[in-house]
Amino acid sequence: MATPVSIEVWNPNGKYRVVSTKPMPGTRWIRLLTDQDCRVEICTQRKTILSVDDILALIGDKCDGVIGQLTEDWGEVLFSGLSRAGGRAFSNMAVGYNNVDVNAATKYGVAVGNTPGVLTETTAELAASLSLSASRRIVEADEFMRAGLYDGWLPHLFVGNLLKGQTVGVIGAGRIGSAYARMMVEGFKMNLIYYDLYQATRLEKFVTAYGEFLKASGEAPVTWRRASTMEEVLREADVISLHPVLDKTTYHLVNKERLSMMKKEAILVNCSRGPVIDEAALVEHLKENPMFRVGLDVFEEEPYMKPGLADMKNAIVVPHIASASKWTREGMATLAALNVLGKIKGYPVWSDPNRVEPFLNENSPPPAACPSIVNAKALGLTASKL
Ligand SMILES: NC(=O)c1ccc[n+]([C@@H]2O[C@H](COP(=O)([O-])OP(=O)(O)OC[C@H]3O[C@@H](n4cnc5c(N)ncnc54)[C@H](O)[C@@H]3O)[C@@H](O)[C@H]2O)c1
Ligand SMILES: O=C(O)[C@H](O)CO
Repeated sequence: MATPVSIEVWNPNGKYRVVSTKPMPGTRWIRLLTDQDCRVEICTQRKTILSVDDILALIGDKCDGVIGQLTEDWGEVLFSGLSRAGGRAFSNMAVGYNNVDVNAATKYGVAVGNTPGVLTETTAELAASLSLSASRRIVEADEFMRAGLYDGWLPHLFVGNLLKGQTVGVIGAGRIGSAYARMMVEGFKMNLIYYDLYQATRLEKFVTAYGEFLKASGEAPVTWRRASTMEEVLREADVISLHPVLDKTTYHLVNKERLSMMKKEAILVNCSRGPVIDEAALVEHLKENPMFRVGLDVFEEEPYMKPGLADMKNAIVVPHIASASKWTREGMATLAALNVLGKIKGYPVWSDPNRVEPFLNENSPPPAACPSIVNAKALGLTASKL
């Protein structure tokens, strides 16, 4: 059993004990908690992924709330441990919460917070960056240059794909998927095809209006289409970006059979969760189709990559950094802290988790509400009237 040893303590005499399993960016989140009578304990142990035992040791005998990370396994054991310690508040410092057993949390009366909205544009920007890097082979070209292999301009050197006029496909057109779609449509004049369980009405209106603007300016208008199956997107799009939640319905959504439906020169981007793609099948597909390219921020068994992936020139791989802008990470820390604080204080739940700006304004106190609690209904928590 590994026991965390190094802890940083803020406001030691605070009434409520709040534990953060990791140091988080910025200091506002600490101040917001200590100003409200919380003793904040931050685990500073040099171990990237804490085990369930590590976290149980952190929770101890008395703990009012925990801020945790997406790398941790928040299930029955941890929620019963937190509940025994008197805690009823937990927040992931992430919008995705596939690492959390929400039913177990609800069973023990623990509220589960997440951090939507503050990372939408940042994550979409990384998906756009991977799309561009893959289409213009930027990483390969950079390696070539640094290796001293460039000996002059050549007509065939690192020829890639033009995005303008091609079709971008989005699977999961929620907050991030829609933001990415807007960037690619507006920035590169791509046509859109998307698949989601729900209609992305605002996105459709945006593309329609932009298409009309282009037409009025004498340019070819952009178009959109909501596909009735995911396969339509895979067959038709030139660049496909995955943005669904990870659950039973999206596990291995992109598998061997579906990869084979995609265009030979297509680009696939994943900034959602690794298991949405069957990564072993992807490695085989990359080997057999050298013109097919991928940009991956997430992996099936993080922090590992499936054998062979790191050797593929047609793959760009980055270490789960899609939300890694300073503003966003500080905002995520703030939202996670306020979820925990709000539950401890008995505040109501914010009515619209997509409109979190009032919590992020450094110049005014945040609303007395929990920004986003995913099991609010199941726990019968009151909604804020603010
Ligand atoms: N790589 C990163 O650092 C990073 C950063 C932020 C979010 N994420 C991931 O992105 C996910 C999406 O975040 P969001 O804020 O856009 O969430 P969201 O809830 O706004 O969007 C998710 C969309 O997926 C759709 N969906 C669900 N099941 C589907 C299915 N079977 N087929 C197609 N669509 C389906 C939903 O209807 C919804 O529109 C998060 O859950 C998280 O896992 C990753
Ligand atoms: O779900 C999330 O928020 C990401 O994976 C980390 O930003």
